[in-house]
Parts: sequence; C-alpha cells; structure tokens
Amino acid sequence: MRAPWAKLGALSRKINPLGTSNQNQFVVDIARNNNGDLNGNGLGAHSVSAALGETSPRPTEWSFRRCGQNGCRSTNHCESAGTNISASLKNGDVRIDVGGDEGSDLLGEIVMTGNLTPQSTGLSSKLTPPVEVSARLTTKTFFWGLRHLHLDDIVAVSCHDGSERFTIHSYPLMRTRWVPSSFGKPRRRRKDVHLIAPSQEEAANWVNVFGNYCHVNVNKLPLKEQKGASVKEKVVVDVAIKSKPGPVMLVVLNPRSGRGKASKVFRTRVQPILELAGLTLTVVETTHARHAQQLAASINLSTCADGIICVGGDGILNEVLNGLLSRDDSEFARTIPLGIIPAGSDNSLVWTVFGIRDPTTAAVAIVKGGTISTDVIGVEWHKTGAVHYGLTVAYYGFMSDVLELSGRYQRRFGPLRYFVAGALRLLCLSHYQCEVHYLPAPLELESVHVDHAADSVDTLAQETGSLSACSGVVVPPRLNGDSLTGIVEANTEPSDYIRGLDGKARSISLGRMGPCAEDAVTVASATPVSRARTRSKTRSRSFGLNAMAPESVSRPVQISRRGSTDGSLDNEVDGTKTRGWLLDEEDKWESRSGTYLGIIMCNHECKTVQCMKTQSLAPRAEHDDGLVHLLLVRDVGRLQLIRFFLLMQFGRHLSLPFVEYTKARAVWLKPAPRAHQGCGIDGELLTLDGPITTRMQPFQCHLIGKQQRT
Ligand SMILES: Nc1ncnc2c1ncn2[C@@H]1O[C@H](COP(=O)(O)OP(=O)(O)OP(=O)(O)O)[C@@H](O)[C@H]1O
Repeated sequence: MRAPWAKLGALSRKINPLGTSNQNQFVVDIARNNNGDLNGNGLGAHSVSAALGETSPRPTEWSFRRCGQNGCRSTNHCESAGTNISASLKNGDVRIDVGGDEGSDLLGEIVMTGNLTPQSTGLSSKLTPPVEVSARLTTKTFFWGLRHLHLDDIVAVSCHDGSERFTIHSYPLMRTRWVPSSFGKPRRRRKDVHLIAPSQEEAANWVNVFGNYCHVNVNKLPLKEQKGASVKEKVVVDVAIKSKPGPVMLVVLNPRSGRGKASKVFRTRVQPILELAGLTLTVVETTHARHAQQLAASINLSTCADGIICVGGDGILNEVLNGLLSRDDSEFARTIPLGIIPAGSDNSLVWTVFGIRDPTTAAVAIVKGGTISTDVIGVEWHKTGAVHYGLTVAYYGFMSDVLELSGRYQRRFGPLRYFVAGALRLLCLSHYQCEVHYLPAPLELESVHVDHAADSVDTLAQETGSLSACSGVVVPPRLNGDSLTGIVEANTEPSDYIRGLDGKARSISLGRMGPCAEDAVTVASATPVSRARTRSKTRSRSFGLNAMAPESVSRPVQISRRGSTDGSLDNEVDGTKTRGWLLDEEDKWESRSGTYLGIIMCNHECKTVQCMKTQSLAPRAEHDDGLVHLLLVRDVGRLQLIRFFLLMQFGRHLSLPFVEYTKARAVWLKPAPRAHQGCGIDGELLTLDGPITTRMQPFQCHLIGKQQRT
C-alpha cells in the first residue's frame, strides 16, 4: 500500500510553481497535535523530509502554535483541524495544507490524536517488545506510528468494557508478499490491529470516536486477543462505550448462480464481514427459479427495512426487484435499498455501477453503507399490460438466443456457458426480423443529464409536469413551453449527436454502408394521414421476403387515450387496452424494420466481469441518465458479428457501419410472427408474444454501497 507521505511528496513536487528541483523552498502546513509535537500527526520530521524527498536537508527552524481553541484542553483529543503549525524549512513559496483540504484526498481532518501501543502478534511479538507510538484519527485515515489504514477499509472495532485494549478490524487491499508487484492483483484481506491505550478512559474514547465511522462490538474481543491479555477487573470508568445495534437485512442467495459456489462464497467470505459489522441477517437460499420474486412479493417489509442483499448474479437481483415492484405497497417497497454480492456469471450491474467484482469488496461496501440511485427500465407487454422491470439491459435477437441455449450448460460450464452457447449459436446463426420504433432523446436531455444525476426522478417528474409524467423520463425543470418547441425541432431532423455518433464516425459509417445499409436505416418522417392503413401496409411489407428493401415505416399503433381516475392514462392499442405506456409525441418517433442480429436496450454501460476492463456495451451510458441506450445491430453475418464482439472489448463497436446507436426515451419492438420470440432482461429469459415497449420508469432504485476509489 502506498504511504500517503509518498503521495504528499508527489503532490509537493507537482505543484512547485518555480519548477525547481530545490525541495527546500516549501512551507508545509501540518495539522497540529495538541502536544505540540509533529510526530503526533504522523508527520514527524522524518516524514516531512520523506515528503520532500531524500535530498532535502533536515528542517532547521520550526515554529509551533498551540491550539487552545474552543476550550480544547484534552491531552489527546483535538478537533481543531483548521489550526496549523507552520514548519518553515526556508523562505517558503508554496503552502501545502495537509490537514484541512477535504478534497485533496490526502489525510482528512483530524478527529483525535494520542499515544497507543500496537500489540504485535506471532513471532514478532517475542522479538520486539511493544513500543508506544503516536496515533491520529482523521476523517479519512487512521495513523499509528508510520502505518495507516483508510477508514473505508475499517469495518468494525471490538473492545471490552473496562479494558485498555481494543481491536480494529479492517479489510484493506493487500498484495501477496511473495508475488512481485507487477504480477497479481491486490486483494482485500482481513487485517486486525490490536492496540493498547494508556488508560481505560482513553481506550473508551478511541472506541467511541471510531464508532462514528464503523460498528462497535463491545465485549467481543477476539479470543486470540483476550488470551494473555490483562483484561482488568471490570471497573466503572467515566467514559461509557457507545454501541448502536446494526442494520437488519434479508439475504437472498441463489445457490445455483455462477459456478454454483454462491453459498460457499457467502459463508466463508461475506457473512463474517457482515456479522463483524453488526448486521442482523436472515438468510434465505432460493430453491427454484422465481423463488426470490415470490419472496420479495410477499415478505413482511419491516423484517428487511434496512435492505435486501442479493447473493448471485444480475438475475437474482432482477427477481427481487420485480417482486418488490409487484406488491400493493410498491411505492414503499421500491425505497428499500438493495445490496449485491457478486457471485454470479456476469454481475454487470455491480461491476459497472460500483466498480466492484469480488464478493469481499462488495461486502465491505455494504457494511460502509451509502446508496447509489440507479434508473429502472420497464418492459411492457402490450397484450397483457404486464410490466417486467430491469436494471441492466433488455435485448432481443442473437443475445436472447444465446441466453436461452446457455441455460442447458449452466451446470457443466458455469459462467463459461455464455461463450459455449454463443459459439454454438454463431455456427447456426439465426435471422431476427422485427420492427422497431423509438423516441429519440431530446438534445437537452442528453446534455443536462449529468446535472440531474443526483436528483430524484420523482421530484423532477413533479416539477416538470405532464411531459415527463407521460414519457417517464427526466426532463430538466428549466424546460418551459418555449424550450419544448426546441425539442420538437431537434427531433424532426435527428442530429448526429442525438444518434450518439460523432461526425467522423457517422461519415465513416455512412460511407461504408452503401445502399443496403441505407435500406435498414430508414427514418420515418411524421405522416399524420391515414395512419392505420399505412401501418398495416407497412407490416406486411416489413416481414416480407425482401425485408431489407427500402421502406419507410409509419407509427406502429393507433392509440387512443383516456384519462383515468388515478391520474394515469389508458391507451387502446389495436383494440387492446393497456395502461401506462404511451407513444407520446407521435410525430417524433423514428422507425426501423428489417433483419437484425440484435436489438439491445441498455440502462448503463453494461460491462461484464468476465470480459476485459475496457469492455462496454454502451460506453456513453450512465446508470442515472434517464435514457434507454439503444443499439441496433443489423444482420451482417458471422464474421461481422465476431468483429462486433471483439471491438466491444475495447468499447469501439459503435463505430461499426452496421451498428446504430441512439439515446432514446422509449423503444417499441415487435418481432415478426415466425421469428425468434425470446427476450432477455437482466439475464432473465421471457417470451415475446407480441409487441413490447421499453422505457425508463419515473422512479429509481437504491443500491447499497458507493463507488470504489481507484
Ligand atoms: N435454486 C434455484 N434453482 C434453479 N434456478 C434458480 C434458483 N434460484 C434462482 N434461480 C434462477 O437462476 C437464474 C440465474 O441466477 P443469477 O442471475 O443469480 O446467476 P447467473 O445467471 O449465474 O448470473 P448472471 O445473471 O450475472 O449471469 C435466475 O434467473 C433465477 O431465476
């Protein structure tokens, strides 16, 4: 692990405005400790010289200012991080405020300082007697002597009432010692730091302060630690140790996911972390497909109000989400945060949104808390009005065929089943005829989505009124009637930007496409006259022998809308009454028909754990941008399909001439009658027995954890 001093050294070199190599000309502001002792900050004279490089001479002149602020008189407690000591090395040019800058990601603000004796374990405890070192806890890191731990890696502190000992439990990233650093990846491993405070009160103080950042286990010191430790007779100390009860969560575990080792992974690597951090868990192992959905649909939510942890792949999370959203109290159910422990095959969501691919890191992230809100896509079956929700991707074509076949190889090949099924499907490649219509995202939505990433979609929907309410997308609150006109204009002539293609890529694609490509990429203009007739005519042509022939497809359906009592709108589509999906702003819909290899609707980037780090299905997508990222892959044969998947490993497949990429607000899809009828949503296989519409939902789902620091 790289020492922060090294970071500081790098920073000080970076910001030297004179560009000189003379490191003496710096003034370093060091957050003080109340002993007036620089060592107390973990930045002693040794550290400062280390920060400034080995060539720096030792500081010759130091000036100290004592704190004394806010009645700070404790011998080992100081919160006045703003008070600094200037350690003048020479005539200074640059100030580095080590203590005060939260954004610098260096050391954070000081919370507590003091002296502690680390207790070494094993052989080293016999060779080296314990030595008292200065310790410091900041808002980001805990330092003791020349060692440190990031607070994000600390999951709990254990102590005994009336003992001066306490133990910090952490899971930092560590390299295997005997493996050279250029090989092998650092992994999270448990590291317990046993410390002895000078007195019981000080130990209680330390534990209470740590309690603000992690769980406190009282009277649960590890047995190893208690052995030989002088746990004194319980005495009443002035400072009581505060320990809050941990969250109560439900764990839904799919024992069949991935290689079928989810149970083992959970018991050995995840459960110990969650229990150490004080979580009260109810573990349910699924016994059959849809078990998780039934469970989430029927469980008493008060038993898992703090969250539901899904152990498995994207499929099990999808089941839980759909179960929650199918409840009568779905408004409340969808506020329950969902945690993910990646033990499945793809684990696309947790890898893309959190940058997590191993169960230990995921468990630590859940323990540390926080949530990330992510969009939810809803796929509605027009015939029945049923809606299936997803968090990752919905697809039709080659990928859904592969998904269907891969089910047969789950036991034999585990996560590799997708490759096996993919290779087999490639050998006997099918052709997928379908009709697609989509509502492109307005330019404004594309450019402002980042501003609204933090806002709740619900709030925005309320602020923006009918447009967002109807289409289920986030519309910037500043849009008024005038700017809506702008959207209409922007959509009547879709720009390259709207289609997600830069000018160069677009011209290259068009150049390479030739007449055949033009056929499939036909943009329908607004044709309000005799819609119903045009539609039936179009359909008969779309699925005819020459499906790639140039054609302009008109609106897919005849819609009539009625307001309903609950404020939503009913639609009548081809005589079938459906609710909630609206082909609003009909004149803006664009249409495609023909033979495709894939129609892919992404909710986020859709990275896959099994592939390269650079792999991304929709490189421009964000998990909270309120848009469906649509990829249309035309039927171009095996070699081009292989090329597509190879370039996807580097996120460069969008520049292929047979790939059309669009940011959309809604997508209407209908496979040809005799075409393949399978559709995949987050790895769940569903049957298409008619047209479906995919669109963003006006609410988000909350995932437990925060993005991992790189
Ligand atoms: N006990 C079980 N037996 C058989 N199937 C199950 C069981 N529990 C869940 N399933 C089904 O297994 C499917 C796949 O589960 P999951 O997504 O967790 O694993 P995965 O497919 O390996 O991972 P990924 O979706 O990331 O590729 C789910 O759709 C679910 O319906």
